[in-house]
Amino acid sequence: MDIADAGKSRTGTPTTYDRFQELKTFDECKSGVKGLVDTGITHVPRIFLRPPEDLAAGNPVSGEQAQTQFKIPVIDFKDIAAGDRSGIVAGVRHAAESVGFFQVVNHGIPMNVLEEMVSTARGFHELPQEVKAEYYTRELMKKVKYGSNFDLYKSKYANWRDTLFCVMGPEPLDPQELPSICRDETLEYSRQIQVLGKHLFHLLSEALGLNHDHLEGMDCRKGHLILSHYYPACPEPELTMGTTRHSDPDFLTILLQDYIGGLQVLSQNEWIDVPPVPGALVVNIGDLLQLISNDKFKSVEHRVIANHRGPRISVACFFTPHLYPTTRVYGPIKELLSQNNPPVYRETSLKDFIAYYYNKGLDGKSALAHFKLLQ
Ligand SMILES: O=C(O)CCC(=O)C(=O)O
Ligand SMILES: [Fe+2]
Repeated sequence: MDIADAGKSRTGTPTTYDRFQELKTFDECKSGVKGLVDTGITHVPRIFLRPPEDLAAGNPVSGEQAQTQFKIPVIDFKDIAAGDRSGIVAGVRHAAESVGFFQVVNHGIPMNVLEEMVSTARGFHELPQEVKAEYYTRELMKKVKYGSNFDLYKSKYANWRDTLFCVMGPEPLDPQELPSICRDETLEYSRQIQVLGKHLFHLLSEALGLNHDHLEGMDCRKGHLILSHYYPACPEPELTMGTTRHSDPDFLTILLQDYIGGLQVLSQNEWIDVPPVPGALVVNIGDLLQLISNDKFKSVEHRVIANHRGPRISVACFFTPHLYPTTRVYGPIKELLSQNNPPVYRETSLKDFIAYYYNKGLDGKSALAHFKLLQ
């Protein structure tokens, strides 16, 4: 039975359902969720079904639930160049300490660069399957790879999402490794996002009461990954998820999303929509920044609901040296500690942190708990 057929009969008892085999069949097709959708399926195959306990855990699946009046802050960077930073620093501090997310407008990246990044990311995912299959791998050290569900064999259920993953630094990437359909656009977006990243790390350093170059001095901006996500239209979006709830395994994420929507942030036990704002970029604090800020900044859980209007395209830029071999260890920044604010986390190398995160997969639990000191 192929994976698409598996979706047509979901009444099998656990003994007749060889989950591992179905995951393997899906993986070996090398055509991702998009490939499944292209076969014309009308049901979500079993490997993607959220288990009943997940559906029942007070975990609404669409933006239809009553949402509070709370909104993700939108911060205008227009006055940054004019030297008027205090209001911007205050806004960044407030967002980083509370919801962990904000949107930035007038960030300096031209609209055409954003649009071309989204359209060529889409172009990659809509290439013929045999072209994309050349990039399909689960090899950890590969710098440019396409795949579906990095945690496919570990997670409780697979997500309705495919991803093109590119390690853009700190070691220069040979441009020829990037698929030609999105090569120039990804390189240009990467250049621009590093400039915005510089501004953001300066603002975040100031928001912590440190010198503006403190976080850069810790190599927080050294290296970034660009993940181009493709969320195909889903025939039964309420039964699965675009991305399971998680927090990000980096210092900082800058996310470009198209107009479809579906990203939600957990705030005071409610899922809050991050509405698409034309031209805006979404910024969120990652686990490593929560760790080095000793819990001052919050790496907040978020998720993406599956949709039937798609495809939805989003491009996430993760600031982390990631695969770069560094001996640096990261723990709470000494200047932030005091008798009243003792360290909450032990020091860790990035390698250990990333290994722990990837091995765990997206299981709805924070990786940070593992690095907490016993109080
Ligand atoms: O697609 C999105 O909006 C969010 C993706 C995300 O959370 C991630 O890449 O970590
Ligand atoms: Fe994320």
